[in-house]
Amino acid sequence: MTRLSVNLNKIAVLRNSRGGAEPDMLRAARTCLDAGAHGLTLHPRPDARHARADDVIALAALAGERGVELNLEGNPFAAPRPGYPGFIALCRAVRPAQATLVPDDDGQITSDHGFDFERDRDRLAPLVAELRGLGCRVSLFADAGSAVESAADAGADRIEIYTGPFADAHASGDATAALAACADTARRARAAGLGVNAGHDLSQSNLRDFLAAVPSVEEVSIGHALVSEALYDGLSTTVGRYLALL
Ligand SMILES: CC(=O)[C@@H](O)[C@H](O)COP(=O)(O)O
Ligand SMILES: NCC(=O)COP(=O)(O)O
Repeated sequence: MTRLSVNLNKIAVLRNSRGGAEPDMLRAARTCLDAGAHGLTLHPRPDARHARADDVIALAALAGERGVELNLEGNPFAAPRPGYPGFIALCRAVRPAQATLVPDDDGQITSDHGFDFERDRDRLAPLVAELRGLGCRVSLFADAGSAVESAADAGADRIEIYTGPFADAHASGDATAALAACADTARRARAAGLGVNAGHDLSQSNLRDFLAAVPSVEEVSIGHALVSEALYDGLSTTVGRYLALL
């Protein structure tokens, strides 16, 4: 069965836009878990524009209380700075069940590519070993078609297929080639002994088609679309509640 890990970055974006405490990321996390979500994901970025280091600590505590997995995502090579101790330091502090390494550049609006495993394997290997030593399962963000065999050589447990290009192709009406590339990458990853996760821009409109073509995905992490869809689903109830107050 594919497990759903809800990415809470977008709740933090909304909260940070006013500088206060609402919407409360932990309340949103509890709501997701009460609804049956299997895990929680957070992707703190060095500029702290959404999830901050204190959010990581708080969410890890909640995940521990609720007995669910925290999937912490980030770039292990990004330099620490005030307010951001670095991805590996955060993993040392909270020991997430899963650490997903993502090669984001500074200032990137969102994740838009996976690792070049042939180039990055040797510098990833010691980090993967350290994270596994902390008890984390380690997943590496991977483009469909990339050299995932080298991700296995770096010691990773899983890859996360970057599904942004698939989502774009799906939205434009023909995802055949993108799906074939994802399915082939998943097959090669499994043959190399890796588990397969997937994420980025997955949504209610494309998830079924993705999982039908790429079976046995162990986990999908979904945030942007899920939070957007939750707004649509919740708005009429909420407007009704305000009208009842008038
Ligand atoms: C690795 C990945 O695809 C997600 O973590 C996604 O990048 C979410 O990050 P943002 O919420 O910052 O867009
Ligand atoms: N790893 C992908 C993730 O956590 C969520 O990505 P998105 O759904 O916000 O695009």
